[in-house]
Amino acid sequence: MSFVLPKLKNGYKHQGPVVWCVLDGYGLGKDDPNVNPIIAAHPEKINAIVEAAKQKQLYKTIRAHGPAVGLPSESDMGNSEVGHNAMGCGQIYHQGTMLVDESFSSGRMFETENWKKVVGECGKNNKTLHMFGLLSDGNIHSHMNQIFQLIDGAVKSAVKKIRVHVLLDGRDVPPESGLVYINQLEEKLKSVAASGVDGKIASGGGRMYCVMDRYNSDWSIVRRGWNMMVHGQVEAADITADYPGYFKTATEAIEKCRQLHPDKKDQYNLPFVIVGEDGKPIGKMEDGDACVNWNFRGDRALQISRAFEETNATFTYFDRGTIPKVAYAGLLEYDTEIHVPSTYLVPPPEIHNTLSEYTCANGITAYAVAETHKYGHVTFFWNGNKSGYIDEKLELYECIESLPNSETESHPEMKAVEVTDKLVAALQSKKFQFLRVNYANPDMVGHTGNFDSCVRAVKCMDEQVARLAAEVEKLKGLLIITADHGNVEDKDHKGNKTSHTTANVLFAITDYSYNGEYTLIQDGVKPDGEPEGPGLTNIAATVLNLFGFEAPELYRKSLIQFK
Ligand SMILES: O=C(O)[C@H](O)COP(=O)(O)O
Ligand SMILES: [Mn+2]
Ligand SMILES: [Mn+2]
Repeated sequence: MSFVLPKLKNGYKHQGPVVWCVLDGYGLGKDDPNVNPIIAAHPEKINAIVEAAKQKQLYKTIRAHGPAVGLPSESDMGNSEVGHNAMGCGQIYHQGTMLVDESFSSGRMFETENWKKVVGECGKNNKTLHMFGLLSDGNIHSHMNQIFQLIDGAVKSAVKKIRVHVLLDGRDVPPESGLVYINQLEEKLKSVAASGVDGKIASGGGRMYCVMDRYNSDWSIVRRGWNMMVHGQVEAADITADYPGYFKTATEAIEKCRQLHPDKKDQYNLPFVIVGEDGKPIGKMEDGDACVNWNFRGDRALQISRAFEETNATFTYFDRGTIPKVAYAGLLEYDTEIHVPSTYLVPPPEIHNTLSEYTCANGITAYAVAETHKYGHVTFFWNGNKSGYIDEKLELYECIESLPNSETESHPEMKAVEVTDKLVAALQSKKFQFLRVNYANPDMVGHTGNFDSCVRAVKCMDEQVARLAAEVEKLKGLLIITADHGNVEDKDHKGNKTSHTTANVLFAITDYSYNGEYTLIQDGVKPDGEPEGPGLTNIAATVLNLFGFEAPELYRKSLIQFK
């Protein structure tokens, strides 16, 4: 397949670098400073950019949630994975959660060799099936309905003992909703007891403290989760006279943690291990057991998958102790390039014809930068869930090391200044025609739910955008400001709003060598054959036009109209 594109017939080509700036989680919300930290922060530079773009008809609001990014319905909020997939590939794919649902409803899941090998064998050999993942219906990393269908499938496959290791959410769902999901899960486990299945919660903890690290940011999170799920151990550092770490029920553990640490909330809940009457853990993993990770999204499922699958020759991140021989499967393949995990139950979306493949094939030099928390977003997700370069000769990806998660609320500026420094240096080097950046702040700070921190994050974004715009202007370049989904624009003053939203996002072009050659399609005009109106997937074709190329047929339409 050739990725070489024809040139635009009118001969247009933007001179100077094109910078695509993603303000992660910066949605368009209410015009009310009491509920919208963006309005409260009053970001002058961003507002001025938007105003100027509107004047020139170089501004649009675009969709970043639901079917526009391959999610089942309008009520599905956007997220970084689907948003960056969409921006980076210019097409709409059925995303992981939809593929999993389709696999359940068709029954295909239970016919696969991998299901038989992992769950079927476990049932046949009378071993324990362990299951773990994010316990919520946020539908970003996982969904309760899918967990329940996995349990039903296991029962049909003659599994007689199930041990569930739960990661409390509070990030994609309300901050202290964990017990709602625990109750639902316990009801479900009770219901299968009628089929002679012994199903129990065996351990748990908050997702941001146990298991779900990403981009190698902090392996101690994975280690804590490994010890609690695999060895039935709570680490000594998490045990105090008040918090023993070992409990009779999950509810008791969570309530205890909340009482002692009201600031921690679900996402940071301390680890706990459930013990029986004899005081021993009820769900340690043993040789011959099976283990299914029910998360469908890859970023925060990769490291724990590596812990289950790799030998000591390559796995050097922590001492795993005696590793039980467990048959491990992910719900999806989490990294389609390095093929982790080796066993999975549903094939992931096969994202092809990515924007990077086109830019590289057409000789466009490219640069990507973000801090650790979002590094994989502008590389791995951007390139269709593949790690690594498309063409090392033409591309450079840089990562700025993030502060620990726990410091996001108190340091909402995070590493934004350093990210801009790198980007400015890349611009000044004049080596790159196409530069992309993700600023983590509006999203990561948005997830803390802290209104004042959110306001500071937005102010910081404004300063960085101002710096960036000044540099792009010097080079007569073009700056695109957009976002991958909403988050920071909808908060309250009690910290009760920590999740993403279904908001639309901004799309603003500032072209410092603009001579009125083009505008964006008018409001109310829908790209041909796309009745739902423009979304994140329409940007890729737009950028290819700016570089002077016709966009490929299979892409969603460009938003540019030439005069
Ligand atoms: O993983 C997370 O931090 C949240 O569940 C989703 O946030 P993201 O989609 O912005 O990464
Ligand atoms: Mn995001
Ligand atoms: Mn987020």
